[in-house]
Amino acid sequence: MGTAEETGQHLQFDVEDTIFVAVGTDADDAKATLLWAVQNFAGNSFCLLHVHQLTPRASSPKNEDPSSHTLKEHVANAFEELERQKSFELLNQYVLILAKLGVRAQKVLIETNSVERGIVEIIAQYSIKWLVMGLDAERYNLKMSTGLKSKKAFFVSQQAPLCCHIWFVCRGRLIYSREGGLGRFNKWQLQNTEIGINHTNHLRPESVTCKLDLLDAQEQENAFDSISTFTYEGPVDPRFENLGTSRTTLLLKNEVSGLQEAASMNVTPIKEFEEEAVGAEFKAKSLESSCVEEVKRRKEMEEILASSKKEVERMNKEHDNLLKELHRVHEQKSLLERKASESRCDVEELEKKMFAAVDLLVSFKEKRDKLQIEQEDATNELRKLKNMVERELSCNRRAEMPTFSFMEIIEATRNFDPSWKIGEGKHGSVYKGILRHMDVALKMFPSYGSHSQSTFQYEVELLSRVRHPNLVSIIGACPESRLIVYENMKNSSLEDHLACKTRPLPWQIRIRVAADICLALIFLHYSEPCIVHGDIKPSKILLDANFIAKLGGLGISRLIPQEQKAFDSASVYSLSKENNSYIDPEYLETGRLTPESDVYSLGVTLLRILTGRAPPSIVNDVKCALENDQIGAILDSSAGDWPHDLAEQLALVALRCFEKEKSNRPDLVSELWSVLEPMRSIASASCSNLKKHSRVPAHFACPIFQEIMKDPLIAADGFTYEADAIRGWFESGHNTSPMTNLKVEHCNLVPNYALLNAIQEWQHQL
Ligand SMILES: Nc1ncnc2c1ncn2[C@@H]1O[C@H](COP(=O)(O)OP(=O)(O)OP(=O)(O)O)[C@@H](O)[C@H]1O
Repeated sequence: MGTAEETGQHLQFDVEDTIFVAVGTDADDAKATLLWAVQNFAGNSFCLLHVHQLTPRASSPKNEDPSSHTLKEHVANAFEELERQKSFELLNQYVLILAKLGVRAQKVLIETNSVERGIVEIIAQYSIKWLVMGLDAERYNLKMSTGLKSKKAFFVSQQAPLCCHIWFVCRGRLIYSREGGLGRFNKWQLQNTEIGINHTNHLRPESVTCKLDLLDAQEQENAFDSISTFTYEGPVDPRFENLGTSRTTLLLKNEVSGLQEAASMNVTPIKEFEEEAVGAEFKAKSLESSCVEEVKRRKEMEEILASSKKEVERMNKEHDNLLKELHRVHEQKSLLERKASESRCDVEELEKKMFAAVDLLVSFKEKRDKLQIEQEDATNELRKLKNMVERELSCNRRAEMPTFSFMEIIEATRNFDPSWKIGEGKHGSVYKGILRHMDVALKMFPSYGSHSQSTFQYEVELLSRVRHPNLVSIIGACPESRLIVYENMKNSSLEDHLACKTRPLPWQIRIRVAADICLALIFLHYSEPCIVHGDIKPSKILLDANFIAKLGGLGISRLIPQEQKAFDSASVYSLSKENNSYIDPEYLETGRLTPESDVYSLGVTLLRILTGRAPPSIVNDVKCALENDQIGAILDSSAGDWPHDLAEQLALVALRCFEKEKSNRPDLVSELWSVLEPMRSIASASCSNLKKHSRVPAHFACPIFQEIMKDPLIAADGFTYEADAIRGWFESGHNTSPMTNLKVEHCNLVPNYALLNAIQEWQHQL
């Protein structure tokens, strides 16, 4: 920093009494600050302090060889010098102006990089006690400003030695004052609220006039002109208030001239006192008005503050409410989101269920359609069967069932010759006999019980009307001896063959027997009403002279009195476990007989036909064999060489007959017959071995007449019948198969020349 001393300046007066005024280069600010200082500290020595701020440069030090300076540095130095000159001249002008006002002033010019630091350092260096510092007018709103906004001023107020009292002035108004340690001026109490400072006697503006009288009139005029060039807009002494700059100057002029006059007239001290009193009164009034003004302003400010406070409180409340609302909205949002995701899950679940339901519905519809078709077919079939039965009944009524006298029975059986006994059932013995030139079998039923002769006869008549090629026919009855006359089945029962009481049956005949029994059951189950046999087992399957299988024992239960049935049940179920094995367990449990019960019994019979083994272990044996692919090991070898595939297929369908769930058991027509029918053809084709076991090949006999055919015709059901028999069947109104009871597509008949040739060839060989 270049100090006053360094620049050749020396302070000529005592620092204790010198008011330092720091002025900048802005003329307006400087003038306002000087006027303030002169007004408030008149009579004191002044020292104008100007800090010239050097432009910061990265260039080399000053004492460096000028020849090495670049052109830029030269130019910068030249401008720097120019600025310095300007500052110096400005400072001189300020001093000159003060001098014209009669104010003694010196000047100090300091060069440094920082204005504020320069001021602080000069204060410290000279132990300056009093400093007036001008502030940048643009930063301060004169009505409102109370603190320091200038960085420089703030720095000086903070860093200047405490011994210095500093007044910070802007546009002639005191913005802030920092009291010094010695406090010579501290005792000056604030009276002028506008400038915030009191005046001592020797500091009054009047004192200025004392100095002014040292100047001649012209100089005074010049000085006033100089002052009049001040564009002072800040507050002034109350006497100058509201007068404007030019009027202030005028008043000042008048006052000075007044004082001059007073001096020249040698006015008495009393007059001076009066004037002072008037001045004081004037001052008091002005202070009072200022005070009122200030109170008013303060009230306004308080009102503004209060309303602002209210506004802030209102806004805070609003803010709190909004926060609460926001919180509520957030909660609602998350709740809605949760509900939305739950709804999405529900929707997905429902969609899945809906699709599943639709699939189910479609499958149900398909099943329903299928069932409807089946129902329609069955209804048609039943209608035809009904018609057929009715026609049969009417025929039979015309030709009533023959009844035989006991004498005839005795004669037919040669008085029940034991050698003519062909079987023994739990209800009685079976004898063969010749009755009215017919080869018959006679079975006697228990005579005790509730059935009267007429009831017995009626029941037998009903049973005799159920006729089918694969049902043992009832020829007549002897009600007085409770005896039924059946056609005689010359080749005994299937049981006898399987139990090897007679010669074993080849597999071909066994397959035919199975197919025949299946046909008999189809006929019974599709009758109207449905007839359930309820006792299917090998002892009830009888073989005629052509090894055609016929189901016997139909309706026996209707002929057995209840008491006897109870006795039989107890004895049979407890004693004959083997026979029980043919009965549907559900029937045994509930006593309710259903068509599926017959299917169960047929299944056991089929396994028996395949293996020859006795139930009940037969079921597990076959299952194990199938699982181990060892079906051949359990087949009845006495039947010859079973075709493996055929045996396996029959075993599989037979095992399905034991399904606990009845609906899972195979359907007689669509499942059992559809398996057995092709097997029957295979067996018929493989009949070369069959000749050994039958005198007449079974397929040579008409299924209706049971005689060797002379004119074999093939019907639409695939069976071959004797021409007269089948024509008679259709002519009597039937449009169903005599073998299956199912509707035939047409009644056309085709001659079976191949069979006719075979029969003729066979007959020729005999
Ligand atoms: N019409 C028939 N022609 C030839 N033999 C027959 C005839 N009816 C029955 N038999 C023979 O008589 C036996 C006994 O038959 P029946 O029907 O009386 O008793 P079951 O069937 O053995 O047993 P259940 O006492 O359970 O009825 C048969 O196994 C069969 O050998």
